[in-house]
Amino acid sequence: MTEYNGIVLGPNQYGKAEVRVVKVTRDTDRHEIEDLNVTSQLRGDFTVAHTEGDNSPVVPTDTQKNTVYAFAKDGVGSPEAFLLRLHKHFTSEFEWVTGGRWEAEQYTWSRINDHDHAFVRTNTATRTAVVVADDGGAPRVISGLKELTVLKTTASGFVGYPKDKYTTLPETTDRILATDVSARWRYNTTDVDFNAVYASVEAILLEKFAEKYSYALQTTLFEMGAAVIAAHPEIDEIRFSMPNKHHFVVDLSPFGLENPNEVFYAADRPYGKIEAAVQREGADLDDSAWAGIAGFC
Ligand SMILES: O=c1[nH]c(=O)c2[nH]c(=O)[nH]c2[nH]1
Repeated sequence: MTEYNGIVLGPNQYGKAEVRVVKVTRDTDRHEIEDLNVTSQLRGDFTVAHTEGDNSPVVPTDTQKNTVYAFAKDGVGSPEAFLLRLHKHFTSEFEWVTGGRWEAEQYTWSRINDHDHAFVRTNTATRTAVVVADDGGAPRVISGLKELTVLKTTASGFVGYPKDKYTTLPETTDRILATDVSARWRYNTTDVDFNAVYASVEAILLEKFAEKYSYALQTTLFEMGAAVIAAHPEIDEIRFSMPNKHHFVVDLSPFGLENPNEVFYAADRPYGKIEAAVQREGADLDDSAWAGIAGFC
């Protein structure tokens, strides 16, 4: 093989991305559906595969995909529990696999008129989950959601900002506030009823968005995050990325019409991009589990 003097392999991981798996539980006539997109990547000592052409440590990505399908046979339960199961399997089955990164999205299906086996893809948030482990250490879990599209028609304003010669934005105490919430929260334990906490976090985010007057999307973001941290001792940090989806009042005066915040132009771009983490003071906020999660600061 080629000699690579003074050049070494850095961090690496590999596996099968976006394994689309749908599990139907059909023990009774009332079927259940779990619909996921799973990525499995292994970490450990794979040096010889990169430097020697020796595949002896390389658990094929095809095998990782098959494992996802085989495990789905037992049911998914929650995306977090499913990923933790994959972590446990790969790190115990192959001694040189000392960690990895497992990721899932879960799509929401609701029953059509409470039907036993007909479903509609509901347009609420997509659920996300990531499990990360390194060097034989304990797995860490980051859960989340994306595309939770919310809007309020008033009780939102934006005033008091600095003005310079480029400022044209008028101050307002009555505007539309609209965003697609992307949020990820990190658990400080794996001993969690993941489905129950997910439902609670989503409900808190919606309630806080609706409840309070918004001085800026930044204020609303912080209130949403603080409420999650306050309600859930098992969560030390929640990160957000939210577009401020501007709605501009259309000038109807050329048509002799008034427009007191009734008719809007919904711009799709540019949009404000507001990102922040809300953290429990004094908590151990190990950052490494967040690596690879795109789109958050
Ligand atoms: O909620 C807002 N935050 C901003 O930072 C901002 N900037 C802006 O032009 N409009 C808004 N609205």
